[in-house]
Amino acid sequence: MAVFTPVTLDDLSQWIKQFPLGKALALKGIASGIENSNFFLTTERGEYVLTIFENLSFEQLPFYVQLMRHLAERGIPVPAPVANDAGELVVALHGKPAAIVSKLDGSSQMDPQPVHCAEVGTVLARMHLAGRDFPLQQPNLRGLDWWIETVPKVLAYLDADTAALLHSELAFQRDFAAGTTYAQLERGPVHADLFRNNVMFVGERLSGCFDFYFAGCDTWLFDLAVTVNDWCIDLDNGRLDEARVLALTRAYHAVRPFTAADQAAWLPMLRAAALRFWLSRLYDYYRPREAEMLTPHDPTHFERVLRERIALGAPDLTA
Ligand SMILES: Nc1ncnc2c1ncn2[C@@H]1O[C@H](COP(=O)(O)OP(=O)(O)OP(=O)(O)O)[C@@H](O)[C@H]1O
Ligand SMILES: N[C@@H](CCO)C(=O)O
Repeated sequence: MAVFTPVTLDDLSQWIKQFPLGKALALKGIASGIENSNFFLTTERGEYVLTIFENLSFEQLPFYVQLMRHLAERGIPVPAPVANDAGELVVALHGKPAAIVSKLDGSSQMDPQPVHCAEVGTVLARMHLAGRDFPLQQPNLRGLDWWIETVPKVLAYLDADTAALLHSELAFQRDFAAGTTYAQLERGPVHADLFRNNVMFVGERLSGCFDFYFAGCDTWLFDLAVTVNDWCIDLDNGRLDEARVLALTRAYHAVRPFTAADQAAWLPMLRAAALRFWLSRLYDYYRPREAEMLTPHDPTHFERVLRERIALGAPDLTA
């Protein structure tokens, strides 16, 4: 169950009048999702998704919804937010921030093949290029500063060997981020959570990317590493599948060619992406928020991914 704030059609009958969408005809809560309350909304103008933000404030939301609008206007397949008559994209509903966005066609591809990974690589590179002239700035709120702040909060729950790995990886990432290779990486707005469950496919065609609520400004290569660490990994052992890695990275490279710095930073960034999700999952597992209603994701998966990368390295980016 993932509707934290119940809404009825009746509640919407007046509220919807501020949008150019006609009358609300049907509303259906969406069961998946752990961050927000989501509904499929049918209006006289078509199909939309209504989201009520449970954890993000009015001040935090412009970056995400404006980024979605910016990308949608440039032809990237992402949900397009609908503005109300006052031009606002985020409007209060039951006292919480809410937004209406276009509904994407398709469904998630949870068993991706190289053909799907190539689609993801192409769209991710197009998204990075399309974000270059996005004017708003917000750091990746799950980046290095958050890791430094969060590692001490989870260490006490871990055995000595696991705590040592977390410590040493954080030290490695701090050093790497302070170095010249890292400084040369291109950066801009990135999705930062482009997992299988945040992408829609119609057959073998990618029809949309959604869930931009971990987006922020970071290196493009970190975003690619987050994506590869989910799309190109065997979930039972954490190993990279070479055919999928090649399909995704070659397709990305064809749109946004890799630099020498990207090649030098690839393994550290794959490790950084594994650390980021290992740490957030540890945090959610050991320090659950009060409102959390669903079972947290398994942290040990990304610990395995990190150990694999440290032990085995990574395939060459332009092989
Ligand atoms: N624009 C959209 N078009 C079509 N379906 C959507 C759209 N946005 C969300 N959904 C559907 O709603 C579900 C939940 O959305 P989403 O993943 O954004 O929620 P969330 O609460 O942020 O969850 P989580 O952080 O766990 O991924 C998705 O799995 C998808 O099926
Ligand atoms: N993709 C994240 C969940 C937050 O969207 C994870 O798998 O831990």
